[in-house]
Amino acid sequence: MPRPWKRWRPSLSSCGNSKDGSDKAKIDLDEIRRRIDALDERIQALIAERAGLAQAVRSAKGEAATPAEYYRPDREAQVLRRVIERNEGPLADSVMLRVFREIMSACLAQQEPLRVAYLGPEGTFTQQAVFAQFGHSVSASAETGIDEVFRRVQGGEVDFGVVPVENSSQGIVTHTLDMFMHSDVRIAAEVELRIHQHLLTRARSLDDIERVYAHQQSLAQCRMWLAGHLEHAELIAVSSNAEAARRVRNAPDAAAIAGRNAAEIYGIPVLFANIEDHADNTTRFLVLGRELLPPSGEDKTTLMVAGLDGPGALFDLIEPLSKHGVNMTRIESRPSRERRWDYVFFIDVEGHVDDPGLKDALAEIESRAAQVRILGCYPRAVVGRLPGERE
Ligand SMILES: O=C(O)C(=O)C[C@]1(C(=O)O)C=C[C@@H](O)C=C1
Repeated sequence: MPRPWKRWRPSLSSCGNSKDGSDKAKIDLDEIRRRIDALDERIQALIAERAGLAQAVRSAKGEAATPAEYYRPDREAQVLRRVIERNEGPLADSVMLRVFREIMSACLAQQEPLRVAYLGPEGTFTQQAVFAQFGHSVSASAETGIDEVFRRVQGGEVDFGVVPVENSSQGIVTHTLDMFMHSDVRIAAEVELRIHQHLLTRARSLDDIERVYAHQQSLAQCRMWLAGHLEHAELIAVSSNAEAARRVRNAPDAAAIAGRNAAEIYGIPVLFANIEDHADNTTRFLVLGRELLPPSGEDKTTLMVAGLDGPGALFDLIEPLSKHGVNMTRIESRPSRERRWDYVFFIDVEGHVDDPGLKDALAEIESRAAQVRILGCYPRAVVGRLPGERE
């Protein structure tokens, strides 16, 4: 349900329109700019004051604080939720969020920027997710594979990692789930991104395009558009959309499907924008860390459960959740690869492990399964999917 937005009007009692002639319009413009300058001065002073307070928070956390203590997605989610609650326009929630996201990012990076590894190369949607979650004041490094991101987080070479986990039309990224079976990393946050696919090419028209490069997932997300517009072209799956863009940057008879930041990085014109078949095409990413976080007030918990045997296995898992009033939002099963027909379950539930209901349900599941791991308790995504948000 869209929120009833309060109408926003500037309080410019002294500023009429230009009915009285151009001199009056000029005076009004000068007056408005003076007021903008005065506001900018106050905003800048307030941002500097905020940065000072963030520095004080950092000192209070102590020299020996770990990345999970100085980067706090739970606290950031609370700050951003309040930004949305307070917003009365005229800027959209997503725009206000972006502004505050960057302020917090800059405040956090005062001493040294966070090191974040992501599934590269540069120009992927995962890089976009990094900036959506951490702002631009991070030191982001592109990795060649999902395993590499897990490895670098686990080994402490970076503070956090970002990998895709599911797409609204293509389903789960199984490789990401499987990595949790062999790693101790935790989930520190989730990011949801609306994915817009564009056709990048130096060709002047669709008729000149003989080949289309893209990641398999992007080809699948644009299947109907491609069938309708580029039926004659050969479709070639490559390791990432950024790689697709790299391949076509000097090839006027080829096109790539990728996001806008790949178009900017590789300097390729967008011939057609938003060619995804489903308008609400969304990808969810996980932020990987090494520690469990305290509650933010609106959290999700991901569990990995292994070693449930027999015909009642799934019931054994779900029954304690329902008995203790815990809402399960997703369940995925993956072959354990240890024994034939043996499965590991990945379960998302609402709430935090500190909540009494979830604590009790977990204790019961633990008594029935050979292995239960809490992969993470993390704030529900704030950036990306906003109910009632104005674009
Ligand atoms: O509240 C904190 O713990 C802070 O470090 C301050 C602050 C902020 O700028 O608001 C900065 C970084 C954290 O990720 C969360 C919040």
